[in-house]
Amino acid sequence: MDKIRVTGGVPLNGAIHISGAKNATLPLMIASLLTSDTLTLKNVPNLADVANLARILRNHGVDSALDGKRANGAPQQGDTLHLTARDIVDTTAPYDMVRRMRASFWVLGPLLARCREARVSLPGGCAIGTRPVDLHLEGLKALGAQIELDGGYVVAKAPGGLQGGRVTFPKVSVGATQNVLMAAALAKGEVVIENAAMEPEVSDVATCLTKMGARIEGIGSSTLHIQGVDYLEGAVHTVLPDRIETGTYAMAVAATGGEVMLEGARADLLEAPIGVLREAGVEVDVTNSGIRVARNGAGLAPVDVETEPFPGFPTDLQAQFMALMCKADGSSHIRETIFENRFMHVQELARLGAQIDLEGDTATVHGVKSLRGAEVMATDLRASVSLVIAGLVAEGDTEINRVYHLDRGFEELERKLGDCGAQVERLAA
Ligand SMILES: CC(=O)N[C@H]1[C@@H](OP(=O)(O)OP(=O)(O)OC[C@H]2O[C@@H](n3ccc(=O)[nH]c3=O)[C@H](O)[C@@H]2O)O[C@H](CO)[C@@H](O)[C@@H]1O
Ligand SMILES: C=C(OP(=O)(O)O)C(=O)O
Repeated sequence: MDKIRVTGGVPLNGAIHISGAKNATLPLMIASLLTSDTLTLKNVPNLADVANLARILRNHGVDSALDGKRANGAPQQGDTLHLTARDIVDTTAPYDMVRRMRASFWVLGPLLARCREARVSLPGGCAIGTRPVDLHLEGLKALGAQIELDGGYVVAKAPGGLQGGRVTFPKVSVGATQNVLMAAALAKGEVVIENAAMEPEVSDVATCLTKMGARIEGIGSSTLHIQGVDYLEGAVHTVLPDRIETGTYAMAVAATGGEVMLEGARADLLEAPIGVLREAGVEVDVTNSGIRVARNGAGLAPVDVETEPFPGFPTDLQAQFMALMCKADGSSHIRETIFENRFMHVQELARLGAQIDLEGDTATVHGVKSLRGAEVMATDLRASVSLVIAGLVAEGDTEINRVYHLDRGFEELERKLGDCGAQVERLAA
């Protein structure tokens, strides 16, 4: 298995182009199941999750074709992906495919809407909590689906097609909102989703669905009204920039010092993290071309943070922020309210000399003068990149094992950081 070696102590200076968002690309790819026409997605990142989902969709009958230099083997940012599900040839999503990635479970709603049946394995994804799927299932049941669990599979049927209905989520769920929204686009009648997730990736999917002919009102709000239509058409849609990648590099620059332009980043997707970085004493300027992040000489103030659904501080930036706070001048409290087991990076950061006390859902991070490089293990996607950030500020070498987690969600991480002067090297197994 590949490792990444980070040699710390170098400030970051330069520019980083922000890729298309993984967590929008995946459901957008799945939306291709809803039409027999071609759905064209632009600004698609080159990630293991994207390749893996293309394989899963192929199994259902979705042809995918990649435009651009990468189609000829050379890497290029922002590929164009054409997805065509002329006929659905298989309505089963098998365990061996779905276990690798949480988002692949979102095929359930679209398959059910188009084929009136689906058999989808219970999902995998980052091991950050129990991550049940009850909200997805209850939502689809409210649209008339009959659902059973059989040998680790969700078996869903809607012999007369999905119907209108009201779905009131007891808790905000990004995935359940996307799953039910895609299914609702082809239901008979009106579907109302209350307490919908307002994450920008949900709005991106809703916007793409409207381009395909769906009738959706309330995009960006917590109540979505969907008038089901008989069929959806193809469309061309550009994936929005990755706010988690943006926040990650912003925190890396804040940690190492220096000045980096995050090209193509959108500040409106990151108001809470930008506010927190400014409170910590980091310069963040929003320009027409992106976000400029700088810290030159100033210390880092400790800031308390609580993760929340959008527009609050995202759980997907919690680990990276913790790595940053390890270098703050004082103690900060970080409370994780979304996932019950998303602190696995704590013990790995401790190997580098971080001082973090964990009690229940709150970590108290005591800033230290310096971190020292060590061998560490990536435990999940965002935890892995928090170790990269810590490695960038640590003295000496940090070797990160199990980098396949990083490859799921960060496009060309070594090159992007390397272009800004960081010493980050992949060691092939
Ligand atoms: C591929 C993708 O987009 N992944 C993101 C998505 O994951 P995902 O969509 O899986 O996360 P959810 O928003 O569904 O999870 C939020 C909370 O709801 C709970 N829950 C969820 C569904 C359900 O049926 N029952 C239930 O109890 C979860 O365990 C969690 O405690 O949103 C998370 C929260 O912003 C992010 O961390 C993930 O990066
Ligand atoms: C948790 C994440 O991914 P997944 O939901 O696919 O596990 C993530 O993107 O941070």
